[in-house]
Amino acid sequence: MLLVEGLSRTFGDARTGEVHALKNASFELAPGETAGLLGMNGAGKSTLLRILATTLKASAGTLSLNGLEYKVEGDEQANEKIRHHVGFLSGSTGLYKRMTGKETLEFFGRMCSMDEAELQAKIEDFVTRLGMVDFIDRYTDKYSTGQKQKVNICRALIHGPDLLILDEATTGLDPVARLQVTEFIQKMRNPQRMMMYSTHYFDEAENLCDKLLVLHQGVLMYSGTKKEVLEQAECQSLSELFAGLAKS
Ligand SMILES: Nc1ncnc2c1ncn2[C@@H]1O[C@H](COP(=O)(O)OP(=O)(O)OP(=O)(O)O)[C@@H](O)[C@H]1O
Repeated sequence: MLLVEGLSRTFGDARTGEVHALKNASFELAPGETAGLLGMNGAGKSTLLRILATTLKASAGTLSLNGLEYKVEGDEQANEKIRHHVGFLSGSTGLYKRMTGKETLEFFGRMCSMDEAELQAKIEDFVTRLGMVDFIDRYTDKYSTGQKQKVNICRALIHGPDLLILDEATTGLDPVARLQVTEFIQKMRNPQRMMMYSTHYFDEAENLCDKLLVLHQGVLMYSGTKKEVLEQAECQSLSELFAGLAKS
């Protein structure tokens, strides 16, 4: 279970003084659930996801993942424990150029102290499922955007995290790669795993996610199933909902 209560984050800004990127966000995610995080540019999606991944400190609030408490004030040991159960992929995740895709996955699996036989079996399974046979043994600096993203997703999943956080995982992919990646993510669902999936593509949010979280100007405006969100917003479609937000 992921419990988020009153999470906020304020950044100092030289020009405006302060940016309230996230304001008092609260929500829950049950085991097996996938939540789609929607919001316009600058809405606060990455800020929320980075806090969940413990790579960014919150200014206030609490979160717990399967009973493990996140310490806002920065208790590294406590946050490190959570990190072991989280997989995080952001749009800007980089790869080591002088490693092959396979070496990259081996490196991260070994960092998580995975059993070697289990690691190799998992890599083989991922390579087959995501169609990576042709490039997995090449250096990653020769990869296309789609090839890089496939390795990045596998890297986030290699240790079998309870919470998988995907921040714009399919941005920049061609339609075929996008479909392959979303189908793979769908298959990676299991009754224990929770997923947070931020995207600008409504079709992905609708097809992959059990519930939606709509952030606007740092505020979690709507949350629930798509039907519930549309009812709360009194809209017929997500396009209509966002057209309304864009005007506010
Ligand atoms: N390190 C920072 N310093 C100052 N302001 C920041 C910082 N990081 C984010 N912000 C601001 O916080 C707000 C939320 O940014 P965030 O990146 O979370 O939005 P987002 O919803 O992920 O946007 P996008 O869809 O464009 O990726 C924005 O106004 C952004 O400029």
